[in-house]
Amino acid sequence: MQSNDERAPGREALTGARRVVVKIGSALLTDDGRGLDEPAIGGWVDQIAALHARGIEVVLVSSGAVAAGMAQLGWSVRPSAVHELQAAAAVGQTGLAQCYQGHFARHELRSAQVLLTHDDLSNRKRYLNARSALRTLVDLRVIPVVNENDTVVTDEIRFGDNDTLGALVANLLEADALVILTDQEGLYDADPRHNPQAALIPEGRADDPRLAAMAGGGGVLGRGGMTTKIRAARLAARSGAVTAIAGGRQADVLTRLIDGERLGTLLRPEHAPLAARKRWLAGQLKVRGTLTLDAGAVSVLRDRGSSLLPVGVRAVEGHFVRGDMVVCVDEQGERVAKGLVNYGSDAAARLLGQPSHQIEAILGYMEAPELIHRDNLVVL
Ligand SMILES: Nc1ncnc2c1ncn2[C@@H]1O[C@H](COP(=O)(O)OP(=O)(O)O)[C@@H](O)[C@H]1O
Ligand SMILES: N[C@@H](CCC(=O)OP(=O)(O)O)C(=O)O
Repeated sequence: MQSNDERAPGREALTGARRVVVKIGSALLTDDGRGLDEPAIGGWVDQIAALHARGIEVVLVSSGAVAAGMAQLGWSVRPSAVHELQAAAAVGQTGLAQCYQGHFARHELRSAQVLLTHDDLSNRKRYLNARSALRTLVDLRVIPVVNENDTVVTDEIRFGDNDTLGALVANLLEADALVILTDQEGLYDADPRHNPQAALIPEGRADDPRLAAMAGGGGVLGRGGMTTKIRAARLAARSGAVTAIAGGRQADVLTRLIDGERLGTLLRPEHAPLAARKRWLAGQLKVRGTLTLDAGAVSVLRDRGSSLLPVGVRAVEGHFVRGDMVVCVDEQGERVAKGLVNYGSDAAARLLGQPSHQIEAILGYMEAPELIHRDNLVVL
């Protein structure tokens, strides 16, 4: 571990990170395409466990299902037919999940398999469901191990590369950082596989248009190369996350990055994290309804940045479902905030003025104690 003095400037976003999405790509996870590199996986799990022990929440996005399945099926060439890729992923995903589970168990940690599709993240309702399931796992101190649900996706709707999935998970959980581990030490000014003179770029802005020109495609095992990693950094920046791209084979790479060491490439968001996230939220969705708040609710939202509880809501207008954007107004009709609502309009109408501990008794279920969580709320 380095002393504070040795920490590289501009790396505070990593040293202060409380929630980190770590993406490990196919190029690293597979032993040159021959199944999973289990000892290497054990090494990353040790580092994640060390971060976890420091109180940092880690969500892992791991590739490797197709490669592991190919090895188990005795296929030496990656198939191009979607149904064969799906079959390989179905076989390999169980081995991948077991491998992580075994290594996390050495640290007395639990891991959970989360397989997502594009729809889970683009449909508002499913987005909120995926979000609350992942949050619950994180709150339970479980390490979610996320991958694309390759077995059920078709070509048209697949992420294809896990860099994009990692960035969307970082958005979903408002992570502070996305760490992309790959087989190169970071982003170079040209593809080092083809240009031995290529130089490492230590830092940059995620939205710098010059980056895309430097990035090439992926290797035989990986999918997107640096092109998708830069796009992922741009996506992650929308919700304020910083992205680090680093070589996964370097000793203790994760813990060293979080200690502020100048490894790999750091791509920063244009705006400060919270501001970026709120902008992203504010620009996101169409408003479907209106909640009228009492004076107390207006003042806690404005002055304390609190969540909106049903007890402070006097009226509901419009037809909306869980996950829709609604506008909150005061009793004079003045706009106060916008946010993603946890209950549909019918349920919300039944909860007006009620304390949160009554939600379950009134509705027969409880999605969340708040009508709008403060992370999903933008004060106007
Ligand atoms: N400018 C660049 N800097 C670094 N690597 C690059 C660049 N352009 C293309 N690449 C290639 O991207 C590959 C990593 O991406 P990929 O194969 O998709 O791996 P992963 O499975 O980790 O996502 C590297 O092996 C490298 O050859
Ligand atoms: N979902 C796929 C991984 C896709 C993939 O290879 O992505 P990447 O590691 O970003 O190049 C699998 O588990 O095989």
